[in-house]
Amino acid sequence: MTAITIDGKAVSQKIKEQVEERVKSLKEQGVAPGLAVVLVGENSASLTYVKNKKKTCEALGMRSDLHQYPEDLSEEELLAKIEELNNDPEIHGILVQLPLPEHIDEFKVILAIDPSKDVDGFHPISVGNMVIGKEAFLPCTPHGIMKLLEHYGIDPAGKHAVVVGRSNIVGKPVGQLLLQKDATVTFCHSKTQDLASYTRQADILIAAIGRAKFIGADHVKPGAAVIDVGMNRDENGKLCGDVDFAAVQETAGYLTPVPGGVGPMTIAMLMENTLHSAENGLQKDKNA
Ligand SMILES: Nc1nc(=O)c2c([nH]1)NC[C@@H]1CN(c3ccc(C(=O)N[C@@H](CCC(=O)O)C(=O)O)cc3)C=[N+]21
Repeated sequence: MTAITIDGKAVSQKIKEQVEERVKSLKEQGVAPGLAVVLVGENSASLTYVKNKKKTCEALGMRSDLHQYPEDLSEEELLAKIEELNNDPEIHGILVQLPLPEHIDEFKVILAIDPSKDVDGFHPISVGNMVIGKEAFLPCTPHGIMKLLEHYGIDPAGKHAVVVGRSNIVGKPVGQLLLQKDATVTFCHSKTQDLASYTRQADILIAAIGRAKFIGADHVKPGAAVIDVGMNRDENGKLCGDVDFAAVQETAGYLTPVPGGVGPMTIAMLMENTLHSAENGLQKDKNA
């Protein structure tokens, strides 16, 4: 049996089409959704992602401003820029591309973003609301993963979901969202002993490790849904995930490719969050 390939590109395309429609209707009501992306430093991967976000925004009729700064930008200057964007009524979403240079305190920067413009869902207010199940901007990658599962009819209820990786931007939040959908969730990480003994129990396996082709067929239960969040380069410099696709394809029931799986969903959910933010703003203006 060969796994069904989960087509993130196709699903993200559908979501983007819906966003485009809603952007049109919002513009007819006099609101043009706007995203500000802040990039500090010359990280070439970051620059690629950021340009991709800008291109997608524009394709959907949204405004996107890229604020690019040299590596030596001070923390104070960055915080001042965020304050300016917080107060800009034309900007509905603020994304500060991570990682930031070492001399800048990432947490301080995230705290400075107005939670009503936190389209990354990284602010502690957003995280808190998400965990208690209140309305919040959901972090884009975890939210994109949930949309993929939903689209393929994979219901987490009662299933064992195993998350490998515990970052604040992927592992922890995707575990929370799976829990909200009634999965039984296990978190694994670099200190987990006998990792395969856990992953082999997973009906839904989320690989967010950051090591090329780390998850092999011996980690996977036959028929499992395997979601690959990795963005690595293999020995030939080619983009690849945390899952050994060719090997796991023979065992899994569903599998996301890299590229074309979770990555495009991340961008689509960012677009949706930005649109939502603009719609929320309009609603507030109407009620004022
Ligand atoms: N504040 C912040 N928010 C983020 O959302 C954020 C961030 N910082 N820092 C870096 C990571 C990484 N990330 C990706 C988004 C899209 C693709 C993507 O579209 N990938 C394509 C391939 C892209 C390629 O070919 O290089 C795919 O998987 O098909 C990948 C990675 C967002 N991130």
